[in-house]
Amino acid sequence: MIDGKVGSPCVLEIENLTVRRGNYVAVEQVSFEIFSGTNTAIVGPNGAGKSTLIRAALGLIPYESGQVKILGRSLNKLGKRWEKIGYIPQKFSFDRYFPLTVEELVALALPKSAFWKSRERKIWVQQALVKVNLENQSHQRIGTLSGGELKRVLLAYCAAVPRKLIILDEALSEVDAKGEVEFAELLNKLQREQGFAILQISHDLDLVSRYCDRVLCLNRQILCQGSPRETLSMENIQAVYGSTLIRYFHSH
Ligand SMILES: Nc1ncnc2c1ncn2[C@@H]1O[C@H](COP(=O)(O)OP(=O)(O)OP(=O)(O)O)[C@@H](O)[C@H]1O
Repeated sequence: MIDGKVGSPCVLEIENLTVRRGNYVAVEQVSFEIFSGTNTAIVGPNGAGKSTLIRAALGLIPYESGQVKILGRSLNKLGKRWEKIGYIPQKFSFDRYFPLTVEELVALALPKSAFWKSRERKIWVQQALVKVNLENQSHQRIGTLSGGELKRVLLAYCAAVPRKLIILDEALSEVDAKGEVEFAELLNKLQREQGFAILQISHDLDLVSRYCDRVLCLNRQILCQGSPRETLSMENIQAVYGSTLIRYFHSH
């Protein structure tokens, strides 16, 4: 155990993970653990291997060596426990004219055995949309939503069923500053209500300081990790991002 909430179960365990993209080693010998109820950010410059790391952790791309365990099991033995994991990708691309409504998308998260037209199913979906302040847009086509609204629909999809871990890959790219704060508040509120762990990639160090309890600074390898106060020092930021970001910090 590296750190985390004393006594809380480990929901994700990564040990010595190395991931290659083509000939390039994008992630090298990375180890960390995520504990129930914690909110961890992965920060690092463009190309640092952040998305590669979480895609490999989710089994979406292969890894070269190391070990990944989710809820104490290796990925190929997770079975129905995959339903306990939520994922919001960096980009959610689809044909804007695809005739799928907000409530139909969220309903896809529900157990397959439940009957779509059933009253319970409708109520369940509506409750999930209330949680993200989108209850009045349930019949709207997803292609007509703003970037921020779409991210909130994906959050409703994740929170519609009980999860142990929600992984977000730059969920707030393409969202304006107001939408970012609104989303961070909603995510935080849902976490307090439902107790899931969060692992999120973020470029917003201010939001990371405000909402996360742990930070992993990644640039192919983990350069440092700990609380935001410990990790987001000028010295560490300079080591992780280089001097450009330091100039930005000094001018704000
Ligand atoms: N499919 C691929 N084929 C070859 N190289 C890839 C592929 N995907 C990613 N890479 C390379 O792997 C490295 C890590 O990319 P990755 O997308 O994981 O970084 P990131 O930290 O998430 O960056 P960003 O902050 O820009 O999203 C980069 O150098 C990238 O060019």
